[in-house]
Amino acid sequence: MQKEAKLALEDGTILKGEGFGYQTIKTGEVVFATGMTGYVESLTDPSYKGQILMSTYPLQGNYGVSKEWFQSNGIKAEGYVVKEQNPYPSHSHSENSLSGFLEEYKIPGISNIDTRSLTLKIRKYGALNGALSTEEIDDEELLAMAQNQPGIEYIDLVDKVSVTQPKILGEEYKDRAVVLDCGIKNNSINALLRREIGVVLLPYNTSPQEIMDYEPGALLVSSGPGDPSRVSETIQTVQKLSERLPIFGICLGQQIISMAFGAKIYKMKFGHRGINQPVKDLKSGKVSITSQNHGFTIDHKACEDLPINVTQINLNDGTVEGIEHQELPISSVQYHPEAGPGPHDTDYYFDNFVENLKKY
Ligand SMILES: NC(=O)CC[C@H](N)C(=O)O
Repeated sequence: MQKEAKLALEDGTILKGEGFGYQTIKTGEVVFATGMTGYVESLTDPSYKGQILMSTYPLQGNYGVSKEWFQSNGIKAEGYVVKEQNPYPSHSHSENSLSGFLEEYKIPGISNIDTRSLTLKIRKYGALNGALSTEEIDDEELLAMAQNQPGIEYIDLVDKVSVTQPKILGEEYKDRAVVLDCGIKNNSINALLRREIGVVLLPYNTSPQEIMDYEPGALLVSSGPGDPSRVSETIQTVQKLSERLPIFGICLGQQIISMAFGAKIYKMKFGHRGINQPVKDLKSGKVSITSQNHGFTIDHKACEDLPINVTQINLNDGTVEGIEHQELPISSVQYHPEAGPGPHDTDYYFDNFVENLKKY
């Protein structure tokens, strides 16, 4: 028999369900993702640090858990909310159940939640802070935890997921990129290694000089959690290196790069999280289906007098999905070309990166 679990939301809602995973209490911004699959990749994506993830698709856990699908060294989301979790997974590579996986990384899960109605609430009122408990706790106490936590824009999260020491991968390759690690996903690193590009993974706050000391052919600013305004050092580093290296960015990386050129960022009502977000490239007219996970975005209107052009937009809501510098070899995307989870339509982004790196 499962133990009762509760999810309290800052607006006063308390939802009761069944606990799975680890017995503990965690707080975070409650966000929804629409992917039918990909829970291992999403839960281990460092961009979910500080957030309680909820799946809109009602049944998760069917194919279990394999380390092959991890995007970092463990679960980074603060909790997981589902309608139903399958305790009896079936997959030839599976090493664990969803519940066992959450237990291993000390993360609480709650099932039997009407995730579709909670999604409608979030779509109406915006992402809400929440507290998830798989322990015994009074409703009032849990509610106070949901209400007393600061909004995600007031928390430093990148320092909790970035490497603290340089890490070199693919040393045997002659070409090398520096990646500023704000919370990179394994698939992004693998996309470069697959193209025979060595990767120097550096902490997000590495100085421009130290980056140049590695003699990279290009710089990639990674995806990562939280509000880009919290990583002003990284924004300044991009400013300082903009005329010295080709610079590419993914998701948080795009927000950081655009801020380096004066763009404004705002928090979206409930963000884009899913694996079927349509993105149109404004030059070619081509539409790609993309993997996304972000809650902040670039203010398109405020880009007009800046030295950057908007190159891609989201076809659902018209928000900015890609930018490039008007003169320098600098470009970025808001979505995840590395996929994991999601479609590989935009894998070509890494080919552009390598082409620029080799030219430099
Ligand atoms: N995946 C990401 O890099 C997310 C970027 C940023 N934390 C956001 O929510 O917008």
